[in-house]
Amino acid sequence: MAEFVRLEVDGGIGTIRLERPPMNALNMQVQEEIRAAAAEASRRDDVRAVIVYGGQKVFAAGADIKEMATLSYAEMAARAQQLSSAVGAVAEIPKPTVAAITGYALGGGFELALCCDRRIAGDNAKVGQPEILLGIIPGMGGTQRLARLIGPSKAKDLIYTGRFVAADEALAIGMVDEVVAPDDVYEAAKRWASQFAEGPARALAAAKAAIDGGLDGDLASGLKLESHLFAALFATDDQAAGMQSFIENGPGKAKFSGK
Ligand SMILES: CCCCCCCCCCCCC[C@H](O)CC(=O)SCCNC(=O)CCNC(=O)[C@H](O)C(C)(C)COP(=O)(O)OP(=O)(O)OC[C@H]1O[C@@H](n2cnc3c(N)ncnc32)[C@H](O)[C@@H]1OP(=O)(O)O
Repeated sequence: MAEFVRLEVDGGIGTIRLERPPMNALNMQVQEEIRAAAAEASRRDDVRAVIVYGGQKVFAAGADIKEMATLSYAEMAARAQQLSSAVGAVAEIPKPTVAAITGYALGGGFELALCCDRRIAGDNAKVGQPEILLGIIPGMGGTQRLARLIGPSKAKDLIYTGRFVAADEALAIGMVDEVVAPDDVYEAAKRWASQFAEGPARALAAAKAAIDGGLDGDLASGLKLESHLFAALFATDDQAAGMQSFIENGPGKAKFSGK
């Protein structure tokens, strides 16, 4: 039974809810529970979009520094290849995902948010990768995902300095996609996610796979991946239903089964 992370499902939306007061520090147990919740969200057909949420006060203040301080080089090196895989499981969810950021999203906390397709923050949120202030660097994918999101120059500024970024600057440089009143963060995430709750699940998964899968290759391989995924959708019920609905009823009237 998970102690700090649960998946709450309602109306086609799965919320991965972190609750480890006071700052949702991501110790090893929390990281493993995130991995399990992400796997469940991926598996369940009644989950068509996912919100990652830390509650009204804080998203997550990073990996648990008190736990990390006890670890030796040997222990950390033995797990080096797995460090980013727990939060990375969120990036592997084949459904639209959104981080609902309240308060702080720092270090591993922002690295968790980087694993989502979208980031919505309260206007009092503060985000960043302050690992350098601890004598380390981001170790849950932040050096890779942040540089791909905002460009290597801005990523270097934030990772070299470890500075916290206020919501307005985070929006301006692309760390977050939307800024709302703190009390509206979760509702804004639900508004975004609910667009997909009755969408063509197989096509949404294909779109995510094509975009994410094409990011690191050359154009030719990305186009090949896209073509493969595009063609495969012509074996789905939703493609038949979507096109038949257009012919019979005009645009935007299709009802999708997700199959
Ligand atoms: C067996 C082998 C296992 C090997 C594998 C192990 C895997 C683990 C590592 C995986 C890789 C991690 C990679 C990641 O990139 C690294 C990080 O995330 S490093 C952490 C980055 N985050 C930070 O540096 C933020 C630290 N916190 C702060 O700066 C401040 O707390 C704050 C968030 C600005 C809030 O400040 P305040 O409002 O003043 O509140 P307090 O500071 O008093 O905090 C309240 C309370 O919470 C505790 N706390 C806060 N953040 C953390 C944290 N990250 N870890 C642990 N505890 C935290 C703080 O100590 C206070 O506790 P209290 O004093 O009340 O007991």
